[in-house]
Amino acid sequence: MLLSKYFLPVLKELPAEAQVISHRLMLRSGMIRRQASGIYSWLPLGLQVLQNIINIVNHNMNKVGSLEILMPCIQPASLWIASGRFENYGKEMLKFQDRHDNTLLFGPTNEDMITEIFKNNIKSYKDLPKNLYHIQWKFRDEIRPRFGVMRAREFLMKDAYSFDIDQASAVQHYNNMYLAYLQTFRDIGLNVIPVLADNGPIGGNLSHEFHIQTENGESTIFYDKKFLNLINSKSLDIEKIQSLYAVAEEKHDPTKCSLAPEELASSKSIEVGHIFYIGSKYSKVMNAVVNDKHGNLVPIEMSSYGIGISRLVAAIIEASHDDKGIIRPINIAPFCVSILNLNILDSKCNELSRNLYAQLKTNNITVLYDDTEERVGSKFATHDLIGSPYQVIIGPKGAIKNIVELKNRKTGNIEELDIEVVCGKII
Ligand SMILES: Nc1ncnc2c1ncn2[C@@H]1O[C@H](COS(=O)(=O)NC(=O)[C@@H](N)CS)[C@@H](O)[C@H]1O
Repeated sequence: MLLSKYFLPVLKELPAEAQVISHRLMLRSGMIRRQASGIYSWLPLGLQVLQNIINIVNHNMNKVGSLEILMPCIQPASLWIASGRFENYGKEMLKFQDRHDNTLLFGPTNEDMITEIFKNNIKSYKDLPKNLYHIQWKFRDEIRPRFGVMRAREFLMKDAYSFDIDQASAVQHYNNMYLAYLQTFRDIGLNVIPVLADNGPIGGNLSHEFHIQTENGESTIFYDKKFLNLINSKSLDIEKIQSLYAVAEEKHDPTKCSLAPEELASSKSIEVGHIFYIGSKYSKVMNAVVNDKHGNLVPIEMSSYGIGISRLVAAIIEASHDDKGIIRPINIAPFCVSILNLNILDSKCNELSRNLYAQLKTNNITVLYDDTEERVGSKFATHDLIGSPYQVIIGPKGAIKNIVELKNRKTGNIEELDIEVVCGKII
């Protein structure tokens, strides 16, 4: 992408309304713009990160056998009346009337809808297990939206739903998804800590939240210090992981925690995913039953699994930034490489920049070529801010000797290289 043809409205000054670093950096780097309280537009740089996260989530959902569907944002109130949640979901639900005075709502979640889809289309245990997911915008009228897209009112969620014939297979399914979540966050480049949590209004009696540790997190988690090397080990042993103490704040009871003070860690954190074993809460009340192998009608066993896709964009920045800006994990970076042509009036700089740009694109490396007439200092600031994992800096002095600088954004390490070897260093 040529920066002269892109849309990257970088801000020089600090946006006043932003209280946390991820919100500040997402505004300054031209990733999002606020349209109303808790409601944002995603500009090209931000949307590309969202898409890269979606690609990783899709890959891992499909790998664990979850099939993608797409349910609507707008839901009929009748569904939520049938599940008994319409009245008690609370003020977070945005309800409205259509022109025929039907009551509709902007879906905050989809258990009721997916249960109806299942109920109307699957009748036999032979069709189980099933796992369906979608990635769709949700609306929750948060009383205090804050921290940019971290706690928004309109936000993007991946929500998956599994269906099994009995509790034993449902818990096995739940554990498969638990592992798929650990792998998903690892592919994104995040170390998450899964903690036992409350099911809350979703329902059920088993639930884990997936947290990343950051000083700006709204949550607090408590866990056994042994957890950290376990969770970062190559092979993920679910029994061992789930046997260690790791709980969300509402579940932490110091009187019941058997860990010695020096064994217990706690930290501020951000919840980026939440999974729930629900059981038959929805299938019973909505009569979603199947014939079991004895020909009896049984309510199916369900679980639901959420990932905050848009929240993740901010959470990753909270976990990976420095005083110059964002440090992108390579798997979700909108551009792997930024080419900084320091003098667009110098023919040698232009020649090397254009050739490298073409070579990187031929090798399917995402690249942003800064071909603007911005001053050198401004180019350095912009590309440190947007956080491409690599910068190739091409200045007149080096260019006449075919020498350029390759900078690693994460380490800050800069090495002088012949232009011929740069592409090989990045692939
Ligand atoms: N207001 C919000 N803004 C941004 N992300 C949010 C917001 N509320 C929740 N999320 C994200 O969405 C994830 C799932 O939300 S949830 O309420 O925990 N779970 C559900 O709604 C279930 N239906 C999962 S299928 C959360 O872990 C969090 O990462």
